[in-house]
Amino acid sequence: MTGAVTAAGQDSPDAALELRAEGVRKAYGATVALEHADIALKAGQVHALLGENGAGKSTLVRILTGAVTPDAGRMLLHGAPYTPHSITDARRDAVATAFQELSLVPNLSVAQNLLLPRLAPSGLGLISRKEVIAKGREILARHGLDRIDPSAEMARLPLSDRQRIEIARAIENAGRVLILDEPSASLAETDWLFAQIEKAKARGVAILYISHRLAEVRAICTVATVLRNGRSIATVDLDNASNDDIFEMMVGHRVEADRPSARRATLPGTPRIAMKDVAGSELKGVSFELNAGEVLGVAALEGQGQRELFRCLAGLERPERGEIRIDDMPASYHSPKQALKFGSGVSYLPEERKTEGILAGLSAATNVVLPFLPRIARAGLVSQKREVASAQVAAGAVEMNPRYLTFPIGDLSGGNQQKALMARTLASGAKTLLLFDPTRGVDVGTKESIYAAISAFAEEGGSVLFYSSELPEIVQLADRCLVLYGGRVFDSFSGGQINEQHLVAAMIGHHDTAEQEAAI
Ligand SMILES: Nc1ncnc2c1ncn2[C@@H]1O[C@H](COP(=O)(O)OP(=O)(O)OP(=O)(O)O)[C@@H](O)[C@H]1O
Repeated sequence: MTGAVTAAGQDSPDAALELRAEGVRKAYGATVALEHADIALKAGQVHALLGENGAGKSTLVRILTGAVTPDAGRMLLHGAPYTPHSITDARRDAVATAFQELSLVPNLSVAQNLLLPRLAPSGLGLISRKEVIAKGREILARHGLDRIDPSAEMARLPLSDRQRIEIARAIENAGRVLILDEPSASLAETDWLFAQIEKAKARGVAILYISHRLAEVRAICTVATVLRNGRSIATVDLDNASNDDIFEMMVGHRVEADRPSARRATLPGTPRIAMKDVAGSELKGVSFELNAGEVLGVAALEGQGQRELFRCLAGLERPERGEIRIDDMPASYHSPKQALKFGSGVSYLPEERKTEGILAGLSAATNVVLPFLPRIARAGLVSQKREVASAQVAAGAVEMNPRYLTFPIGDLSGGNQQKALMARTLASGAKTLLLFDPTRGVDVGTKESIYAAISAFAEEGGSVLFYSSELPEIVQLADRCLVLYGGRVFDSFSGGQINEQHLVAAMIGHHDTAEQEAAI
C-alpha cells in the first residue's frame, strides 16, 4: 500500500495549484481538533477529504473558509498568503463553502438566501423584492433548479432542496475554490450534485469534497487526503488505493470484512405497527405491518412520502385518512414524547438532528439519557456521575467515544452528534424504533457497529422501521423492504430479493419485468 501513499496533488511548483494549507493546527481548550493538517487543492480537480467522525475534517473546512482562525500553520491561495478572517473574506477571494450544517436563513426567501452572501441583509432593502426574486430565479435556472419557487420561504422547503440551495449558493461564489462538506447527506441521488460539480470542474474550480460514502468519492474524486486524529496521514491517488487501504489509513489498523447480513424470522403475534390506507399531503394510501423482531427498510427517491410516513408515526403529523395502530391500539399520541410512552413504546430518530434532535445547550450525556431520565433518577434527582455512567452504556452500543459525553453536544462533530442521538433512540426502552436515515454523516467503521446494534435490538424482539438514503444500508440491514413511489407502496421485497437492482428499478416506478417473466 505504501506505494499508493504518494504526494498526489502536492507536487512542487504547479501553476494549477489553487489552495494549499500547511501544518495547520487548531485546539478548542483541551481538545485538539487539528494537530498538523496539510492539503493542496488543484484547479479543475475534485479532491476528497476522508476521516472518521471527529478526525478534524469540518474544522479544516472552517479554517479554509475563514470561519475559524488556526492556531498555527499557513495557507496560500494561488501562491499568495491567504488569511481569511471570516466567511465573507474567503468569498471575496472566491473561496466558498456548502456547510454540513446548512448556513441558510430559514425565515428569508430562497432568492434572498441565494443573494445573501453578496448582499448583506441590510442591503437587501435597497433592491426591490421583484429584482431579488428575478435574480434568484436566474441563479436557480443556472443550477437546474427551476422547479423551486424563488419566493418560497426557505424553512418550507424539504431538507434535500435546502441542501441544494446551500450548494448552488456556494457554487455561485466559488470562482476559485469550492468546498462541499457532506453535500450529499440529504440527497437520495447524486445526479444533480455531480452534474454541478462537473460544471465547476470544467471552469477550473478546485473542489474539496467531504463524504463518508466511498462509492460516491470514487465516482467524482481523483485524489483523497486522509485525516486521522487531526493529522494528514496521506494524500493518495484514488485509482491506486483500495477501500481497505483507505479504511486502514482512516482508523490506523486493518478493518474486518463486512459481516454478511442476517435475515431474521419475525415473531408471531400482534404487529407493532399496522398502517391501513394512510393518506395525507404526500402519502396517497399506504398500508403495511411491522412485526416484532423485524427490521423493515423503506427505500425511496426524495419526496415520495417517506418524511410524512415517519412524521405521522412519530405523532408529529396527523394523516388526513386511514388508520395507524400501535400494538393493536389506535395511535392516539400527538408528539414523539407521547409516542415513547404509548403501548410498548415508539422511539423516533428524526431527519434533522440540528432542529428536531439535539438540545444544543446540554451535554452529550444529558442528550443521550433524556428519554429515560425518570428511570435513572433517585428521589427525582439524577447526579452527573449517574447520568454519564448511564450514557456510557448507551454510547457503547454505537461506538461513541465516552470522552465526548461531557461536552456540550453542539461542540461535537456532526457524526458524533448523530451517534449520540442513535444511542438515545436505542436506549430509550421503546420496542419500536423509527429511524430516519440512521447513519447520516457517520463514518464507515461506526456504521457497522450501528447495523450490529440494530440487528441485536431486533433479535431481542424489537421492531425497526428505517428509511435510508443509502441503498447498501437497506440491502445489508433489512429483513423486508418497502419501496415508496408517488406516495404509495410501489413494491416490496424480502430476504434475498432485496438487492440494489430491484430497489433502484422500483424507486423509479419500474417493476423488474425480466424477473417477473422468468418467474411465470
Ligand atoms: N466549537 C468546538 N468546541 C469544542 N470542540 C470542538 C468544536 N468544534 C469541533 N470540536 C472538536 O474537534 C474535533 C474535530 O471535529 P470536526 O467537526 O472537525 O470532525 P469531523 O472530521 O468533521 O467529523 P464528522 O465526520 O463527524 O463531521 C472533535 O473532537 C470535536 O468534538
